[in-house]
Amino acid sequence: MSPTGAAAFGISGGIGDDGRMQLHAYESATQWTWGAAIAISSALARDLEQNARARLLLSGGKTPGPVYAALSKSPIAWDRVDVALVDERWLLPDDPDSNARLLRESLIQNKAQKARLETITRAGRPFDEAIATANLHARQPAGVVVLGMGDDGHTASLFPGMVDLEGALSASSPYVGVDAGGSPGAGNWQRRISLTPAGLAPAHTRILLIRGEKKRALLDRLLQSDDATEFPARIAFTTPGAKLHVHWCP
Ligand SMILES: O=C(O)[C@H](O)[C@@H](O)[C@H](O)[C@H](O)COP(=O)(O)O
Repeated sequence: MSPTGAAAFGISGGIGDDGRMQLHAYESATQWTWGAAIAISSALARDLEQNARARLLLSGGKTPGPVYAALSKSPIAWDRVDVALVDERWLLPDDPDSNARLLRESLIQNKAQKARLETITRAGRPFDEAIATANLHARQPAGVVVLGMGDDGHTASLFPGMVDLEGALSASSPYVGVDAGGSPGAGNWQRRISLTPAGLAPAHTRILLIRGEKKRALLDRLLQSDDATEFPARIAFTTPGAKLHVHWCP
């Protein structure tokens, strides 16, 4: 089923389709979970019909876990899927707060155990090398990218007010190392590695997973301007390329 098929799950309209963005609004968390999981697996299945391998980039945070768990049950050729991260905190991949650990525990289960999970950090790997490795892997651009959005309007590890945000937004490399010190949204994890708009641009499928009235109102606010230095999550729809599909539920 395509994302538009989410209607079958009770899509409730809203901002709709402005050319750069389409909103899929569900009535319940269960519908949202399965609607988003089906949208991701359909995009991967289409990729796998045309290519030997498919590449999927996923975000961390508290929101997407149930979607990843549902996606892990999808009957696609997971042995031909490379799963990598939109961003990572400067933590080892088995740290409970790392995004790699989230993916291992939510997605790399059930049928998706056969997928190849690529981590950015590794024991003994220095920061610069971790960035270089992420950029090396990104030579194979991702077809499907799943983004999140923080309450402060960040996406990936691009935080409002962080040091050299403009440098990260205009970088020509797919990944950059960032210092998010001073941005409350970054929590305890200041050093991070993040996807950039250049890394997002090649994807043919762009998905944003958000929940709650607060984020819906923030999304409305984001759509009023293109200034990504104010709200970096605007890169999700201002970066030239694929239309953004926002999957939302209360
Ligand atoms: O490492 C991270 O923090 C994430 O990849 C991040 O970009 C996430 O997508 C947003 O912070 C939304 O997080 P919540 O879902 O917890 O609001």
